[in-house]
Order: sequence, then C-alpha cells, then structure tokens
Amino acid sequence: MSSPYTVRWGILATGWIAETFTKDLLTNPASRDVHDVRHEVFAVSSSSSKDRAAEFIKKVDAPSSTKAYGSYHELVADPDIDIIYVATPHSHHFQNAMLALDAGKNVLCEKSLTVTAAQTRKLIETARSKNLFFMEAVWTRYFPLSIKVRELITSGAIGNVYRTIADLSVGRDAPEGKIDFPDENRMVNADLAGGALLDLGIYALTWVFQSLYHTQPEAEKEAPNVLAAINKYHTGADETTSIILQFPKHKSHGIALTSLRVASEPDNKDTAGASIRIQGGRGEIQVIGPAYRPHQLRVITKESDGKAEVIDFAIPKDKERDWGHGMFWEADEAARCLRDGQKESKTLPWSESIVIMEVMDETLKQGGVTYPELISTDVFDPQSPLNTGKR
Ligand SMILES: NC(=O)C1=CN([C@@H]2O[C@H](COP(=O)(O)OP(=O)(O)OC[C@H]3O[C@@H](n4cnc5c(N)ncnc54)[C@H](OP(=O)(O)O)[C@@H]3O)[C@@H](O)[C@H]2O)C=CC1
Ligand SMILES: O=C1OC[C@@H](O)[C@H](O)[C@H]1O
Repeated sequence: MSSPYTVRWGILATGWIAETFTKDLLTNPASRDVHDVRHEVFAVSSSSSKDRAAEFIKKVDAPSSTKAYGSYHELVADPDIDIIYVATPHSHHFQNAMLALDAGKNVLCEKSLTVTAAQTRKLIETARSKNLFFMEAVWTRYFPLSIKVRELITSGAIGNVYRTIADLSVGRDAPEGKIDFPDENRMVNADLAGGALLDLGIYALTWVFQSLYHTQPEAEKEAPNVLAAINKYHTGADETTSIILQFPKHKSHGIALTSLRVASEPDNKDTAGASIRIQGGRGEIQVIGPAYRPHQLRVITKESDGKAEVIDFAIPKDKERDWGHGMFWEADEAARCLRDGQKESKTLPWSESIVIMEVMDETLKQGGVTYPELISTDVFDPQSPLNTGKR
C-alpha cells in the first residue's frame, strides 16, 4: 500500500473551534478507517500573541516542532504550509481568507463562510484566478450520515423529495428579554456578525440544500425563492429567524428554522424527535441529534408499515488521544482535493456556497438586519484590523 498523502496545516486563530478542529487533525486517521491521507499541524497563529499560539500548541498536545506565530501575516507567509484553516468569527472570514489566498495559500474557512454573498463571490474569484483550493468548512456535509442521506435520496428510497423541515435552535432565553450570552459574545455581537442565522441557521440551510438542491442533477439545480421572518435582538443581530425556500421547478419547499430563544432539543436526549425531516412521496428520512452533529437516521417508507429503519452513526474516537469530534472528515476531504488537484469540493461546490450565501443575504435583507461596513465590505485590505488583530 502506498504511503498516505500528508497535508501540512496552518491554524489561523486559537479559539474554541480552532482547538476542536486541531485535536481532530491530530487523531490517527486509522481510528476512522482512513489510510490514504494524513494531517500535520505545522503552525498555529494568534493575533493576540505568540505566547497564546504556543499555549494552544501545548493544550492540544501537538508536536513540539509545531511553529507558533504571533500574527496571521506571518502564518500565511510560511512557505511550508499547504493549507490554512480560518477559525476566526464570521466577521473576519472574508479578510482573513483573502489574506491567505493573496499569499498563495489554499484555504478551509469556517462557517458561515462570509457576512455577505458578495464577499463569498470575491473569495471564489480569487481562488479561481490563483488556482487555489478553497472550501467552506460545513463539517456536517462530510459525515458518513450525510453521505447516506444523499444516497437514500438519489436512489429514490423515499420517492420524490417535496419538503425538508430543518431546525437548529439553542434555547438561551433569559429573564427580562435578554439572551443568555453577554452582548460582546460573537453569538449576538453585530460587530462580529453575530445572530442565529449566520451561526446556526447555516446548518438548517445545509439540510435543506443537501436534500433539495445538491441531490439534483447539475443542469436542474435552481436557486430558490425566499420568504423570511426575523426577530431582532437589542444588539441588532437576529435572535429568531424562519425561512421558507421554494424551489419552483421541483415543486419542493424547504423550511429552515433557527433561534437563540427556543431549543430544537430541549433536553439533548432526542425526546423532541427529529430536528430534520426530509419528506418524500414514498416516505421520509428523520435525522436525529443536533443539525450540526447528528447521530441517527430513521427511515420510514410507505412499505415499512409504520416501522422505522434505524441507522446509528457513532463518531469514531482515537483511543490513544481519547478524542474524536467529527471534524476530521472535512479535513480528509480537503486533503484528498489537494492530493488530486481539485480546487473545490464536489460535496460543497463553490456554486452552492454562493447560492446559500445569497439566501442568507436575502433573509437578512427581508428582516432588516445590517452589519457594519468594516465587516461587510468586499474590498480586501491586508492592513484591516480584522487581519492585524488590532481590537
Ligand atoms: N464547525 C463548528 O462546529 C463550529 C464552527 N464555529 C465557527 O468558528 C468560528 C469561530 O468560532 P469560535 O471558535 O467559537 O470563536 P472564539 O471566540 O472561541 O474564537 C475566535 C478566535 O478568533 C480570533 N479573533 C480575532 N479577532 C477576534 C475578535 N475581534 N474577537 C474574537 N475573536 C477574535 C481569536 O484568536 P486569536 O486571538 O488567537 O487570533 C479567537 O480566539 C465562527 O465563525 C463560528 O461560526 C464555531 C463553533 C463550532
Ligand atoms: O457551528 C456551530 O455548531 C455548534 C454550535 O454550538 C456553535 O454555536 C456553532 O458555531
């Protein structure tokens, strides 16, 4: 057997998801039965300080040879890095991803990809013109569970799919009209592109798009009509957002729901039932667990006499590290694309990221949510405070 293709990662930012993703990179691929690619955490950068990057390297138990940088500029200039993982708040994604692409680096960028569709289009134009790989890090798409759902749909297991209802809501209602996040927190802070839609609604939309758009033959893919309702929080960010997406040619509807007030899973014990229901003419697929990290499918068809076929999908753990979150599958996808010279992932092509961002743009427009110019401009500025870390 040939040796696995190795990818050297540069981690841009040192927050919560950077830590989770990097720990996944450090797991042994064999623990998820992957043998063709492997990952090296080559360098980590923090806009706060070099010490913070060094602490991060220790915390995730990366090799002591991992480089620590005290700025994003230094990271993207490192000639030995194959790909940059952008793990800053959404407000920063456009400038940070542009910084990396401009330096000639491939990029995996956290969700939501950008604040506006124009920013997404600019990033994709840049990646295309520089012949670089670029991918939105919606990790759920790469789960074996998601692959199975797409197979079930395309094989006709539930007939023609006419409707998908998808909810990701986290239930952080607090007394006196408050939401249980400090106003400065990225979840509700408009300066950091906070709000339910960009942070959580992207997953509800992911399920609508996986089931009603992605599974269509290329020539038949259509951008949906959008009807949205938004309740705004006092910070200006959206706290509850509901979207109806109509795909007219296919006579299908997607209902994407998200809220910081109510919870899709009030007790995290699956008692609320499916947070995603994909409904076809001959049956439905129910997806159990949070929309970003589901763990079970229930397939109910007209022929099954009301009995669900239950399929469980455990997230494999590396026993030596006692870790496995599920983000490694998207990293494996990025690695295979780099190995094969593909500039975009077939599982989440650039065109689809653009249509999804356009739906989010339209939703925010209908709800009257706007974000500051600094974070919504599509003009790249290497010296933007979003790139230099000046806060
Ligand atoms: N895929 C998934 O499951 C998840 C994805 N996410 C996405 O990841 C991104 C980051 O989220 P998360 O890790 O929770 O956020 P954190 O606040 O925990 O971390 C963000 C990091 O970005 C850097 N940063 C740079 N400028 C700022 C600023 N002005 N304010 C705050 N941080 C700044 C900091 O790193 P430094 O100081 O080192 O530069 C900070 O640690 C978001 O886009 C979010 O949507 C989040 C959670 C789960
Ligand atoms: O991407 C995410 O998934 C998990 C959520 O808890 C988090 O807020 C969000 O950013």
